[in-house]
Amino acid sequence: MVDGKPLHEAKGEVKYAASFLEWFSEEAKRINGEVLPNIEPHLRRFVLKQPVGVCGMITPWNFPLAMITRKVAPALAAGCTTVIKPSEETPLSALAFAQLVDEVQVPQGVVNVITCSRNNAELAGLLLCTSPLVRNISFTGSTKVGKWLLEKSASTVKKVSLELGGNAPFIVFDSADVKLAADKAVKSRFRNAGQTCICAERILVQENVYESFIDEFKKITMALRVRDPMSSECDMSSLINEQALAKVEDHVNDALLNGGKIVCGGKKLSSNGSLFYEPTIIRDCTTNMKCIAEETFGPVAPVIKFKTEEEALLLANSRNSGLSGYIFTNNMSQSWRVAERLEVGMVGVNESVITNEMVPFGGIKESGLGREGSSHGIEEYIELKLVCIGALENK
Ligand SMILES: NC(=O)c1ccc[n+]([C@@H]2O[C@H](COP(=O)([O-])OP(=O)(O)OC[C@H]3O[C@@H](n4cnc5c(N)ncnc54)[C@H](O)[C@@H]3O)[C@@H](O)[C@H]2O)c1
Ligand SMILES: O=CCCC(=O)O
Repeated sequence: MVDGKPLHEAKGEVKYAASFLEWFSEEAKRINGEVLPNIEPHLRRFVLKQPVGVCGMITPWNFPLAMITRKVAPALAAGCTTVIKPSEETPLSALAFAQLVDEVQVPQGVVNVITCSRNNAELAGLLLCTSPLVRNISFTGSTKVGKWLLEKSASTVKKVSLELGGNAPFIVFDSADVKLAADKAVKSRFRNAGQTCICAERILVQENVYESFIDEFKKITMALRVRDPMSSECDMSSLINEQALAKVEDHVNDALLNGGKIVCGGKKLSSNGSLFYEPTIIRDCTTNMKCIAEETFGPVAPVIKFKTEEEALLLANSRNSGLSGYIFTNNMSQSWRVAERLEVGMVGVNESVITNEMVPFGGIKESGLGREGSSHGIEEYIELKLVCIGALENK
């Protein structure tokens, strides 16, 4: 038995990664400048869109290819060059990408990859942030490291894009289709063994559907096949490393000490390999628990009961993070009201699989700065320049 992402999810990620290259190669044709209205006869004003320059890119292990192409593709489309520092956990995906870049004859020096150990990551980050040659830092990873990079980039006043941690609320209202909500909760929470930044991290359920939702959620969760990632029958596999496993165990133990009750799972799967943890649901959770207050980033779904819409919004918006949020309701007014009031960058209504290359991906509050993907993703790599032409003769 090996550890790793399920093979079918990894293949899906390769397609996802390629979709950014295709999308931004098309967007490159639409980087239009502007001609401003002519209000003074002797003057003309234009806005040029120019590449920012060299871009430093630091990426995580959970989507080791797609998080690279979501940055590199718009940067190249805008005319920038790139230096990529991939995660020490997954350098080979970055090197495979570099090999493909060579094969398609991207000019030497346009896409560069530097690998290093975790011990040297800080030094690599510091060099990228403080070098006056680098004009943009684009980071995807934890909020703690993102804040550090933002601070270091201040010395050279760089453009900084940050895609940081989330703690997504997944809200099930009384009017929801409970079976649909449970199915989407499983798809979101246990994707990549819970190691996805937009995973449902906190499941908030209104009191009248609390028991029926938990029954459905348990049924679908228990049917997940936790197997060897190379098997075509694998729905969920392992965590990334020992620290990730220790964090999951700590969050589960803390929830149980504070009154949470295990619905299913709750243990390391020793027979399956060292980094496997059972898909776990914990009910009767409260806001003082670590699994609610922090991003667990593992296969643990804490469920909280709420009474009113106002209470759900207070709970959902109580964290400093604001990446994604999900609402399950059949009340159209409620879906608009809550979508507008959720403090996040992305909302799914009766849906939890919300991303592709066409959508603006990103968070608010401490979940980040800027957007990736979509027609907006290219803006991080472009500078606007005003050109004003004077002394024109009007005959
Ligand atoms: N918002 C998003 O788009 C998004 C996407 C994926 C992951 N994430 C977040 O990423 C986190 C998981 O990824 P991770 O564990 O790889 O995050 P991490 O912050 O530990 O590491 C991310 C990258 O930063 C590097 N790094 C670590 N310390 C550094 C330093 N001091 N200077 C420069 N580089 C440094 C690492 O080597 C790695 O390449 C989660 O919090 C998750 O929510 C966010
Ligand atoms: O973990 C972050 C990426 C997830 C996604 O793009 O759907």
